Amino acid sequence: MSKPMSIVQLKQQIRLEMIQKKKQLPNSIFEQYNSLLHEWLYMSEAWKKAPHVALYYSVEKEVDTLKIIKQAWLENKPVYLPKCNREDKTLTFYRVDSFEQLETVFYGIPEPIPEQCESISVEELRFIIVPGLAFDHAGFRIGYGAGYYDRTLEQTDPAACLVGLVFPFQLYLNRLPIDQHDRSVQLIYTIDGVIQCDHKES
Ligand SMILES: Nc1nc2c(c(=O)[nH]1)N(C=O)[C@@H](CNc1ccc(C(=O)N[C@@H](CCC(=O)O)C(=O)O)cc1)CN2
Ligand SMILES: Nc1ncnc2c1ncn2[C@@H]1O[C@H](COP(=O)(O)OP(=O)(O)OP(=O)(O)O)[C@@H](O)[C@H]1O
Repeated sequence: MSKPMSIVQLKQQIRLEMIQKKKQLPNSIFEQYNSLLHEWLYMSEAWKKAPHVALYYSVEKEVDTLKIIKQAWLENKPVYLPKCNREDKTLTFYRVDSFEQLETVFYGIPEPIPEQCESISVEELRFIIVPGLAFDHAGFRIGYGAGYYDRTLEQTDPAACLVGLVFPFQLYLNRLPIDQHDRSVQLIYTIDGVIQCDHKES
């Protein structure tokens, strides 16, 4: 009999599966999914109430956040984007008012230029869109596996609203394997609506 997979192995398997599925998503469907997700987001109470938005600069076939950034600017909501601190795998968020305040240093992800932006502490963030390759109905997620967001979410205020945006195949029907350090999101936006995640431990 084969040995049961460890959580690390299971997470890695789900990661690879999701990366593959994302790559295979045709552009036309990608655009349709993004439009639906954006509509649900802007219509939601959580978005309307958010005093600002902390998110990430989407690359490749991630749910498009560039349009969300522009929408926030239109609505005069301050936008905060992360810069990776590679030494300790943490994130620092900076207020960004223009794409000209970004530079691509590593990972191919545009990041705020610290000299041109003001930073904000994670404790002050109130509405955070968290990236993920897969989410389950309880709001748990799997990211790229470096722990950047796990470490960040550990420091957020309990009153902060954490949300995820998913394409249909990224919503995992079973419970995802979780570690002690994993923190769940409260809301998941899908192409069909918003899922209110239950936080009951089971
Ligand atoms: N658009 C976007 N921005 C984001 C994230 C994300 O998921 N999406 N992140 C979500 O956390 C953070 C970046 N996370 C990353 C996690 C792992 C690797 C990574 O493994 N990179 C190399 C390894 C090289 C190295 O470690 O130096 C690789 O691809 O092999 C890169 C970025 C912050 N910004
Ligand atoms: N709060 C933390 N303190 C110390 N190490 C952590 C913390 N959170 C995560 N890690 C470490 O980071 C690594 C990645 O964790 P995990 O597999 O949960 O990543 P992930 O959720 O896919 O990644 P990400 O947060 O980058 O999206 C693991 O080695 C884990 O032990």
